[in-house]
This record gives sequence, C-alpha cells and structure tokens, in this order.
Amino acid sequence: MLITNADLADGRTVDVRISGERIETVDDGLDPDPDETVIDATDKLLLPGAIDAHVHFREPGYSHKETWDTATKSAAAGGVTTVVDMPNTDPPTTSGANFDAKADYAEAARVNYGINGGVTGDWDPDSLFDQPLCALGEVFLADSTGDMGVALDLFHDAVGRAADNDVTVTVHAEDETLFDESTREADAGGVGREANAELWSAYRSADAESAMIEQATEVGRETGAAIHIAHTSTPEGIDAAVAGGATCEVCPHHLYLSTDDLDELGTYGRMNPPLRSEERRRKVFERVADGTVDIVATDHAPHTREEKEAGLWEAPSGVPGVETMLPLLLESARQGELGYERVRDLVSRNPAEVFDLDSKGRIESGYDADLTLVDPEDPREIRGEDTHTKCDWTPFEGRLGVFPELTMVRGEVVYDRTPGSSDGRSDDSEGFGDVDGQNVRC
Ligand SMILES: NC(=O)N[C@@H](CC(=O)O)C(=O)O
Ligand SMILES: [Zn+2]
Ligand SMILES: [Zn+2]
Repeated sequence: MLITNADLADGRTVDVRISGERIETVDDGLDPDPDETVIDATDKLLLPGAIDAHVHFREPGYSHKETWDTATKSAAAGGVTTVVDMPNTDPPTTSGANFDAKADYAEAARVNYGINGGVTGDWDPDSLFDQPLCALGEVFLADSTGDMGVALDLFHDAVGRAADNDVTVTVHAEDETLFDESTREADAGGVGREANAELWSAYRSADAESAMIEQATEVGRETGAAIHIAHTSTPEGIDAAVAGGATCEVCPHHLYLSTDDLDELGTYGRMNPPLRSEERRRKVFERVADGTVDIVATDHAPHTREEKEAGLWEAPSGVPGVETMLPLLLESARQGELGYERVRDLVSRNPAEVFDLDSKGRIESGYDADLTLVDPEDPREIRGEDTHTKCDWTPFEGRLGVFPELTMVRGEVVYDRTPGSSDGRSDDSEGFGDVDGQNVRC
C-alpha cells in the first residue's frame, strides 16, 4: 500500500509505503507499483496511531459497561491503535490465571493491546510476573472503582518486585487519609446531573494527590523501579512527579474540563482524581503544552447512564474517553494552543518510550504501520450517541474534535469513516475492518 502526499506532524510532506505489517519507506516521489493500493493523502495529516496507556475495558466482569469489541471500535474510530488495560476487572488481574482470563476476552480486540497486572492483599506475584505484563498498575493507593486500594507497605513490596522484573509501575496516587470527610455533610441530595459534584472535588483534595505522589516517587527511588504517575490532575501533582523522577500522564478530562463544568455534568463529571478549578486546569494545560508532562492518556472508564443516575456518593467514578482524546488534542492544535509535534509526542512517541513499545509510535522505516489519517481543518461536534463505546455518553458533548478519517493497525484498515467511498477498504457498514488485535508483549 502507498499513502501519497501526506503531511506529517513535523511539517514534511511525504509518501509512505507499507509492506505487510510494517512501514517500509518514508520518502517523497515514490511511484506506485502495479497493483499497489494507493491512498491520496493530499492536505491530510498522517499521524502514528495513538497509544492510550490507560484504559478500563471492563472485561472480564462488567460487560454491561463495555466490551473489548465496543471499546476497541471506539479506540479505532478515535485514532487509537494501541491500548493498555488496567487490572480492576472481575476477577482482578492479580495472578497468572486471572491474567489468562483477561487475555481470552482481549482476543476480541481490533487494536493492539497490553495487559497490566494489579496488586491486592491476595495477589500472586510469582504467577503474575510469569505473564507478559505491559506494566504493573494502576496500583491503587486509594480506593477507586473496584476497591483495590493498597497500603504503603504492600505498595513498597510490589514496586520492589516490579523493579526485579524490570516492569514499570503505573500508580494511582491519592492519600485517603487527607480526604475531606466534612464535605459529605454538605450534600443536599440530588442525583445524576442534579448532584452537587463540586463536593467530590473538595472531598478528594488536591493536597491528597500531591502528597501521595511524593511518597510513591520516594518508593520508586528506594527500589530503583520506574514509576509512572497516572492521571495527574493538578499542577502541584505534575511538579511532584517530575521532582520525584517519575514520568506522568494527564487525562483529557483534566485538560479540558474543570469544576466550572460540574453544574452541567453532575455525577457524569465524577471521577478519580476529580475535576479541579479552572485556574488549576489552565496550569495543567500549560504543562502539557510545554512538554513537562510526558503523555496524555484517557483513563477510559465507562459506566452506564443508569449507574451514573445516582446520588453523588453512590454513583461510580469514571468517564469514557478513548474515542475523543486525539480529536480534542487535534482541535487544540488547530486553534494554535498545542503544536502538532507536541500532540504526536504526547500520544504516540512518549507512551511508546515510557512503556518500551519499541516498534511503535513513529512514522519511520521499520516501525509498525499503526497510523491514522485526519483532515486537520475539519472539526465536528462531539456527540455521545455517535461514539462507539457501549456507555454511549461523553463528558465532552458539544465540543469540537478533529476525528480520524482512516485508522490502520499493522497495515490493515481498522476504521474508515466513509466506508464504500474508498474501494471497500473496510469490512462492515459502520466502517470497521476485522483486524486481529495483538498483545504488544507477545
Ligand atoms: N478514574 C476513575 O474514576 N475510575 C476508574 C478507576 C481509576 O482509574 O481510578 C474506573 O475504573 O472506573
Ligand atoms: Zn486511577
Ligand atoms: Zn484508571
């Protein structure tokens, strides 16, 4: 296959030849071979497929929220070609056997995936580390969905084991002892969008995050493990991660939403860590734009509308996001708030480096042909009902996103937004190709 005249994030315009699963040549003036499929990418932007290093695809255990099929369609339609799945499923991914149980479900994936191991009081590190883990984590230092919170002494042991096995540790860092219990009394009731979700932000305080990041990075230094701080939501948290020698990630909801949006979102804006003030959100955005933050990942955490239609303290935490991450970032690039190379680094190059995905994250000869093609000047309104996640709602309703036209996984079309228009490149009427997702560690 030959993609001609594509603009790259660095401003070059090139032809890209794909041979089998790999990028063969990146050059200009490549002539199509006889019988070679040609995609004219004139005025389109070609990006390495996004790597979402933080998703909750819910199976086994919670197929009513999401399945590997719906979630990886959502990923493909959002330009995400690799995902890393978190362990808070049922059973949790805390032993070799439980890893195998998840791997069976993951066979339905249409994009590449990694599976992480998790830590609980009764985890089985011996059998777990025998498996091809992508990373250890998220290791929960506070309870979140799945109630997998662990104490610091167990965390210390687990990080030590990870260091011995040369596995990166992704950490959910909040200090429960610093949560503000008094906020519970202020709740006047109200369910779903009527709930006063600002109380959730007050409850799981900004201090609780940065204090625990300091402790987690100290354990990293003591043990020599590579620590990656998940979903940092505050400038203080990002600065603590950097000072502590860890890598860190920011999620689209902490980049584009703040407590100002909670009037409208209610429990649909409840997640851990919670949304922060507009002032903090701006400072987080600055740190993403200037390269202080290593990666953007979604923490795609779908729950049904029925589950979200509950009181503030009963509703589950988490929002979907795998389909809207790259579109939101590309809209910021269109607006001049982020450079295209920064976007590429945040969602492709850097996650590939942090998680040792050696053949991914770049459009260069020899790399996997995981690619996504967009018209950078064609934003659309984000609509929950248009997304492919099973939960069918989005906290970004009505915002603009620059969505992919075409996504490829290891040289095969996994998503084509205009099926039929392009010589049958996809297999079904929704535009999805029947691609066999592969475990990135196998
Ligand atoms: N972020 C969330 O609010 N929820 C996540 C768990 C997590 O990442 O903490 C979930 O799995 O629902
Ligand atoms: Zn978390
Ligand atoms: Zn998470």
